[in-house]
Amino acid sequence: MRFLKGHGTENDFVILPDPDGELDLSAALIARVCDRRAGIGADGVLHVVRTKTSDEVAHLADEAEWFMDYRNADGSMAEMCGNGTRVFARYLVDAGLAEPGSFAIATRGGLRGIRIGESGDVATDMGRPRVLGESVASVAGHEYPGLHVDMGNPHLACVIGDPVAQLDLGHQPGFDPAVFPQGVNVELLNAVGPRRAVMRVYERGSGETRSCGTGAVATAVAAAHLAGESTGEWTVEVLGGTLTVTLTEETSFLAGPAVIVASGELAIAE
Ligand SMILES: N[C@@H](CCC[C@H](N)C(=O)O)C(=O)O
Repeated sequence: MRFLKGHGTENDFVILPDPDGELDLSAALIARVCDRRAGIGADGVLHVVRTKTSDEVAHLADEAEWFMDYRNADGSMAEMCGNGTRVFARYLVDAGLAEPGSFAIATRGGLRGIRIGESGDVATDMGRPRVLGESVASVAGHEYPGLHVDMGNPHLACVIGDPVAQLDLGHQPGFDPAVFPQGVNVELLNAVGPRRAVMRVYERGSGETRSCGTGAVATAVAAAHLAGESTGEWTVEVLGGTLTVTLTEETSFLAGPAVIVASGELAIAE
């Protein structure tokens, strides 16, 4: 099985090209591939499939040739992955499967528009964040109120008002399962300046990661909410680098680096 490895602000992915959707990717196989000692190691897998070959998204085939079938490191499926869309697009362009410029890709969360050059940063139109209310995350005995933000996938973005560097994110933060029956990605953020936030994230299905694109947009939404704003450009610092989030009245954009770093043949099989 051919694979590539890429990352966006160190949110890292194994890319599995499978244009005709022939691979049988069980949760166990994905978990082994993502294992950082016994596998390649990654926060998730970007399974690259032609949209028309997948029953889940075939209805989007007229608008997007390629489907990002995203899997978390534990093998679970997710609706969306913001950094994943950017790395996925970089792979498509580098491989000659898409032209630089603008195009859409299909995700379980719907279509996402990409803007990409021959090289350099990649931007994704992430759609309009939906603020669905408030809830509480608990981390190491502390309770943090936050905003429930739907980015296609679920987020709980908590402004903690303290530096995030000292937080212990070694374990799944507590959350209300009645609000998040499918689990949730938890962002803990500190607003450190005008339209600037530092974020750490515990991702559903992957644990703490060094970046999360959907989480960065949720972070900007929560920081903007605190500042009494709803639009503007936000800088979100994550452990793996810096992302730019633009909130408009209609939608949101995520921009930052996305690179392919390796390719090879995977010996792991079911
Ligand atoms: N890292 C991603 C989000 C991946 C999916 C998430 N763990 C979930 O289960 O919803 C991003 O960049 O958005």
